[in-house]
Amino acid sequence: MIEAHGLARGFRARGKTVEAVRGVDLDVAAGELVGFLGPNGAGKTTTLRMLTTLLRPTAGRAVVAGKDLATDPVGVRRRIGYVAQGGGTIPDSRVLEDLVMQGRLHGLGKREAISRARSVADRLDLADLVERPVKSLSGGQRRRLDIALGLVHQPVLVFLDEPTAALDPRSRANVWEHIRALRADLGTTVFLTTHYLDEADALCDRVLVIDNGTIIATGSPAELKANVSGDLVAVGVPELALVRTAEIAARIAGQDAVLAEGNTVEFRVPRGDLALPELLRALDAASIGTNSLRVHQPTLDDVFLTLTGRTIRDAEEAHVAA
Ligand SMILES: Nc1ncnc2c1ncn2[C@@H]1O[C@H](COP(=O)(O)OP(=O)(O)OP(=O)(O)O)[C@@H](O)[C@H]1O
Repeated sequence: MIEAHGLARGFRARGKTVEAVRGVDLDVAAGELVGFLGPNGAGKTTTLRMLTTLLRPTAGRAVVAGKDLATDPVGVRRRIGYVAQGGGTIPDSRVLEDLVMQGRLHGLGKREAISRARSVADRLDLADLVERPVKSLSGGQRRRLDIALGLVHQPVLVFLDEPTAALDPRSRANVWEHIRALRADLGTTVFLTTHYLDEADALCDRVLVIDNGTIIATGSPAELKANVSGDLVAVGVPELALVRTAEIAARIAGQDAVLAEGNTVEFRVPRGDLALPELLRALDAASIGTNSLRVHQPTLDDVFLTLTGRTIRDAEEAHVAA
């Protein structure tokens, strides 16, 4: 559904060139729900704007929804939906009016546009709000309208740029439900950008992690977490038993570093739940009693930290300061 090779884009700003995207390869299959995860300024929106024909790549090529980006941008536009950050609704119009107008912009006849508008409003839980002025909608309702606007022409592939930015947790969960339903009911391929780790984790089949304009990892959230970080096991023991415990832990953890400090020994293993029985048996055999035992399963932030040496939040703060 998306096949991109070496997509790149630079911008001239204040006499300098910013390489926003530096050679991105993408391969998204039909029906996938893929998340493009990275800190602010990583190059997510720029990539999305290239894939949706709004921005010309400086280098690279892509086939999107079966059409070549460079030679058939109109063909690409017909087949895709794009929901930008901030959305494209007109505040003084009414919800239905807005949806109908969008359908008309896509070349639908009046009756067809009204029928599609009603059906997409229904799908996004906006049926009771169709006569409301857009400006009276809450943040979550407004985001659902933005998504509905991107779906009126029934695209096979929809791009969502930060679909839940600035929403409260309940509205975010609600938007997630609608995105899941899109794929489940209609088979729509969804490609979304996010800098929310929990969003990528909860929603996406596959995550592409982007930093500084380059994709640094790809896989399902579970694969990324298992391959990159592993589980962190922390065992609390009497201080006198610390060295012995660290030796036992080193046998279980293999090559990985074991940290022994104060009353706690920490080490990483691919699966904490599988390592625990072995650890407990070995400690028991050495007559070492445990005071506490904790297994921390990695988050996508641990993945980002392992790959880049900084958290997503640190990367965003550095970007703002630059
Ligand atoms: N029109 C432009 N002119 C100059 N620089 C730009 C332009 N658009 C983007 N950039 C720069 O390119 C880099 C990537 O920006 P982009 O908006 O793609 O990041 P992003 O990952 O989408 O961030 P966010 O999460 O904040 O939307 C940033 O350093 C940004 O400042």
